[in-house]
Amino acid sequence: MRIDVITIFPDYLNPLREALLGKAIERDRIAVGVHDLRDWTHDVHRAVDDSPYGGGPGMVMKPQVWGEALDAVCGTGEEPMPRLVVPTPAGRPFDQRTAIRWSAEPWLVFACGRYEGIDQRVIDDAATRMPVEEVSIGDYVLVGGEVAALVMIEAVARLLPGVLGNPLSAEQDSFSDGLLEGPCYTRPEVWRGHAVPDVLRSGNHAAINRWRRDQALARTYRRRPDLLAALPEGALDKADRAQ
Ligand SMILES: N#Cc1c(-c2ccc3ccn(Cc4ccc(CN5CCCCC5)cc4)c3c2)n[nH]c1N
Repeated sequence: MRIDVITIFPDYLNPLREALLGKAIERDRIAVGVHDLRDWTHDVHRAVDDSPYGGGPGMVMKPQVWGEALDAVCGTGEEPMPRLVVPTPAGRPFDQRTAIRWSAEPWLVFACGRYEGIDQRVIDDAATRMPVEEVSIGDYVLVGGEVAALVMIEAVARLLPGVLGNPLSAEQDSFSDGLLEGPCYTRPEVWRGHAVPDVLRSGNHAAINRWRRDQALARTYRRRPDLLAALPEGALDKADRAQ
C-alpha cells in the first residue's frame, strides 16, 4: 500500500516513522509520502487560507493551493487514482469496518486541513476524478486533520500483512466479532494483592474461551450497549444469551 499525506505541518506525521509502522515502511510493506501544502503556494507569504464567504469565525483553506497539490500528488485523472480521505468533524464516522475496507486499497491520500477546513470545491472537484471520503474519528473537535490521519493510518496499516508481529492479534481485535475485548493479564500471578482469575491458569481452554467471551459480553453490555444492539441476528448463541 502507498499512503500520501498533504499537510501544512509535515513534522506532525513523524510518528509514522516510529516503532512497528516505521519498520513496515523500512521493509517496504507500506510506502509513505508526506507533502507540505505550502510547496504549492506562489506568493511570498506562502498563504494557504483566506476569509470565509458569508462571514463566520476563522479562516478557510484556499482551493487553488489544494487543487495544485492534489493534482501533483494524486495525478489528474489517469489510472491509477487513489482514494482521497479528508478528515473533518463533519465526516462519516471512521470505524474498524472502514479500516478493513481501506486496507484493501492500493493507494490512500490524506488531505489534512487546518483553520475551519478546506474550501468544499476542492473536495467536489477531486470527486470528479477519484473516490473521496470525508470522515471523522469521533465526536470531539480537533485543531486539524493530522492527528486524525495518524489514527486512521495506524488502524489501516496494522491490518496489512507483515506489519504486526502477530497477525492473529488483528483478527482477534475488539470489534472484530462486534464486541469489546475482555480484560487481559500477565505475570506475576498476584500483584499488589490482585490475583489473576483462576480460570486463566487452569489450562482448560474451553473454560478459558467461555470466560473470555462472557467478560467481553459483560463489558460490551456495560460500556457499549449500542454494539450489542447492532450485532447481526444469530451472533449470540444460547450460552451468550445466558449471560
Ligand atoms: N477527523 C476529524 C476531526 C476533526 C478535524 C479534522 C480536520 C480539520 C481541519 C480543521 N479542523 C478544525 C476545525 C474545528 C472545528 C470545525 C467546526 N466549525 C467551527 C466553526 C464554526 C463552524 C463549525 C471545523 C474545523 C479540523 C478538525 N475534529 N474532530 C474530529 N473528529
